[in-house]
Amino acid sequence: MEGTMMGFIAPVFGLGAKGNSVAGTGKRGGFGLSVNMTVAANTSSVASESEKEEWASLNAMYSLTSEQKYKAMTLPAAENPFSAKYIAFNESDTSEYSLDKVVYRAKNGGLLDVQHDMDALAQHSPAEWKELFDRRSGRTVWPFGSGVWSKKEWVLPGIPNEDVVSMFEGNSNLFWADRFGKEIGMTDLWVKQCGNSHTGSFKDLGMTVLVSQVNHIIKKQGGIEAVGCASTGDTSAALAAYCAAAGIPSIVFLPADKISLAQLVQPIANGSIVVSLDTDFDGCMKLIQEVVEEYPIYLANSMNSLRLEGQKTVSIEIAQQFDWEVPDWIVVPGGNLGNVYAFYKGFKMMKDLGLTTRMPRLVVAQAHNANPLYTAYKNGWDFQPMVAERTLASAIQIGDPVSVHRAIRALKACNGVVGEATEEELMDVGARADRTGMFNCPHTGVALAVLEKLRNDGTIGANDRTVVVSTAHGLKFTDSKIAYHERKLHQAKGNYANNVIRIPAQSDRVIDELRKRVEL
Ligand SMILES: Cc1ncc(COP(=O)(O)O)c(C=O)c1O
Ligand SMILES: N[C@@H](CCOP(=O)(O)O)C(=O)O
Repeated sequence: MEGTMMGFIAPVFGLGAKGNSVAGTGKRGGFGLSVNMTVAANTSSVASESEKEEWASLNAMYSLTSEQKYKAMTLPAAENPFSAKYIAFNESDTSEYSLDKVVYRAKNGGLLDVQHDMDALAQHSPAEWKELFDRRSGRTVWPFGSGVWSKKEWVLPGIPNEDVVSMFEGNSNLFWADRFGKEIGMTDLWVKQCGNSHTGSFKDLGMTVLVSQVNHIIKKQGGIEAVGCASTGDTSAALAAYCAAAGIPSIVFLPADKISLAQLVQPIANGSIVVSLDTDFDGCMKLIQEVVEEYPIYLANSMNSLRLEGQKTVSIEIAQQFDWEVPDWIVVPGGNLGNVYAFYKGFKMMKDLGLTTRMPRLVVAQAHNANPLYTAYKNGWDFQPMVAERTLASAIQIGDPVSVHRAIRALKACNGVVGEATEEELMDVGARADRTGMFNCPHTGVALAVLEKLRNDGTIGANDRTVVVSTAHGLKFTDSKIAYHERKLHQAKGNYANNVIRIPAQSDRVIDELRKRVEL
C-alpha cells in the first residue's frame, strides 16, 4: 500500500482497521497526526470492503477544514526536535556555526556544509518519513505543498513557517523518454524536468531556502541590506524572483553578452539591481565574493551551502516518484558544481535514514569548451582551473568552479563518471531529443550527449534505469535553438535542423510543399 493514496491518507485520519496502523511503525509510533472525524463512505453496491475504505479516506481528506489540513501536515512541537548547523566541508577543521550567522567559509578558508542532527531524524522510521513527504507534496498547505518544503525537517528544520519564501517550487515532472530512449538503445530512460519551474531552472529549489533564511535573519536580527550573486543567468533569475516576492533588494553581477536575452530580462523585470561586467562568470564570482566580504550583502551563489539544502530535495523527489526506488544512474550537467554535490547529499541522506538501500552512480556532463572537471577526472582528479571558452551551453561556461572539491567527493563516493560534449554534439542530440517531444536547453543537450556516449561504450546498460536532469527550460535559450534550425551557427552545422517554410499564401504552393513532406 505504501506510496498509494490509501497508504498515506489512511494513517493520517485513522480510518478503519487498515487505516489505523501506520505502515512500518517507527520507534516513536508514528507522527501522531490523527484527526478525529466522522466520514460518509462513498459506497457503491459493487465496491469491495477495501475500496470502500479507500473512498472513505479520500472523502475524509476532502472534507477537512484548513486548520485540520494544516494539523495533518505539521509535526507537533514535541515530535520536532530537529536541528541543523554549518560545519567545515574539510573534516580536519572543527569550526561550526549557527545557520543564523552570515558566514560562507570555515576557519581554514574552506567551504561549509550543512549538517543535520541525524539522530533526531532517525527517531522516525523510514516509512513515517515517506508517508509524511508523500502526504504533503503538491498540496496547498503552507509551506509543505512545495517539493522543497514538503521535506522541511531535512532542509531547514528551525525556520518558522511564516518566514518561508516559497513559490511551491519542485514537484517537477519526470518525462518518460520512451522514444528517445529506444533511439539510443535504452528501455528505462527518464528526464527530470527541473526547468518546469517558476523561473525556468533548478535554481529555484535552492533559492527558496536561501531567501527564506535571509528573510528569517532580517526579521530576527537585521544586518542584511541586500542579497547578491554572480550568474550565468539562472541563479540571477531565481534570486531576483524570490527577493522580489519577499521585498528584499537583490543585486546580480552578470558577464556582459554571455547570457541569453530571456535570462537577462528576468532580473530586470523583477526589479533587481542588474550589473553587467566586462568579464566572464569566474570574474563575476571573484568580484561578488570581495563585495560581500566588505558590505552587508548576503551571498546567494551555491558556494553558500544553504542553497544545496534545497537542491538536494530533487534526489528525494526522484526517489519518491519511483515509489522510493533509486535509479541506477543520474546524469547532470555541471558548471559551478554545487548541484552534483546536492544530488549526492540527498541520496546519501535517504540511504543513511533507511528510506532507500543504495546510491545511484552520478555522471557530470560538461561542455568540451568549459571542461575543468572532465580534465581533472582524466588526470587522476588533479584539478586545474581554466579560462572557459564560449559554449552554447552558456550557463555552464565556468572554468574555476567554486564547488569542485564537493563534486569530486560526491563522484568518488558513488563511483561516478565525468563526460564531455562538443558544441555540435550537444546541439544535435538536443534537437534529436526535441523531436521526441522534449524541448531542451543546451545544458540538457550536454547531458544527453554524454549519456549517449556512455550507452555506446557500454558503461550504461540498455536496461539501466537512468535519469537525465534537465536543468533549465528550453524557452530560455531560443536564440541558439532558432539559429541551429536556421543553420546559422558556426559551432554546429544543424544536422537535425527543421527549417520554417516561407512561401506565398497560395493553396497550390502550400499543397506542393506539404506533399514533399507527408503523404497526401
Ligand atoms: C541551466 C544550468 N544547468 C546546469 C548548471 C550547472 O549547475 P552547477 O553550477 O551546480 O554545476 C547551471 C548553473 O551552473 C545552469 O544554470
Ligand atoms: N549557472 C549558474 C552559475 C552560478 O551557479 P551557482 O549555483 O553557484 O549560483 C547561474 O545560473 O548563474
